[in-house]
Amino acid sequence: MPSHTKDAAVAVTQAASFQDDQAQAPSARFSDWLVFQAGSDWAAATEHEFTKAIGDGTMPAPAYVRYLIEDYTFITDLASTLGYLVAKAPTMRSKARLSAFLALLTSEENDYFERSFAALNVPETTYRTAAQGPVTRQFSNLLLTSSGKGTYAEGLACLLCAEWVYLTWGLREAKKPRPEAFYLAEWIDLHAVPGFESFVGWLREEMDVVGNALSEAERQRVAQCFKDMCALEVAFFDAVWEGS
Ligand SMILES: Cc1ncc(CN)c(N)n1
Repeated sequence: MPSHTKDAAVAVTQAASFQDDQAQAPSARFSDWLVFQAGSDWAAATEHEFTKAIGDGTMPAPAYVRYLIEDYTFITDLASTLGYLVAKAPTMRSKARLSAFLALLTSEENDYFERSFAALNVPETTYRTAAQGPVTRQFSNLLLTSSGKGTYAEGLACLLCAEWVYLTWGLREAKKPRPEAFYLAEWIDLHAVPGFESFVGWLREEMDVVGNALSEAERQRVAQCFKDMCALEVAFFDAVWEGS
């Protein structure tokens, strides 16, 4: 087994190509290779202080308000990204998985945001008209460009990174007793329920299949999308946590 599949989070050296990985271990997964290529940003995103404060219930309300306002604009762009991916997905099964997630994002998750804004006294005009901060703008640019103008594989890599980071911290924080504030407790549950775990499992399988069929040059482009998303997840948490 290549060493990075044992501990992708602490990888410090540049991996060889995915082809080299497969030569060493035919069962090597393209999705694991993407995590390895993201280097230290993977652990920085999944273990960010902000995510631990959600689970500990120590989240300051102003930081969470900043987060929700920015994240509402992010998930709006994520919904558009899913639209592009549904259009580009090669099979009915893939289109069905992606559109089911799009339906969840625009119903259950949208409802979560609206109830949380109400509880935190954020007026509707504020969150509906909020201008994106610089990090969220970069996120949008990457998401919409890679899924809209790029290939299915590039857009899928962005979506996989975003959802896998959230599943990773969500499952960890779900082991703690839930915080009292419903908006913290529900945000953990949304990212730790079996349905979400199954969706991220499917995204990984899809990425593995698609990645296996790519040329080495295309794999490098996909790895760059995944890595850039990972770095932006860290910058996003930093910005809302520090209020910068
Ligand atoms: C920035 C960000 N990344 C990922 C997710 C999980 N959908 C999210 N809500 N926000």
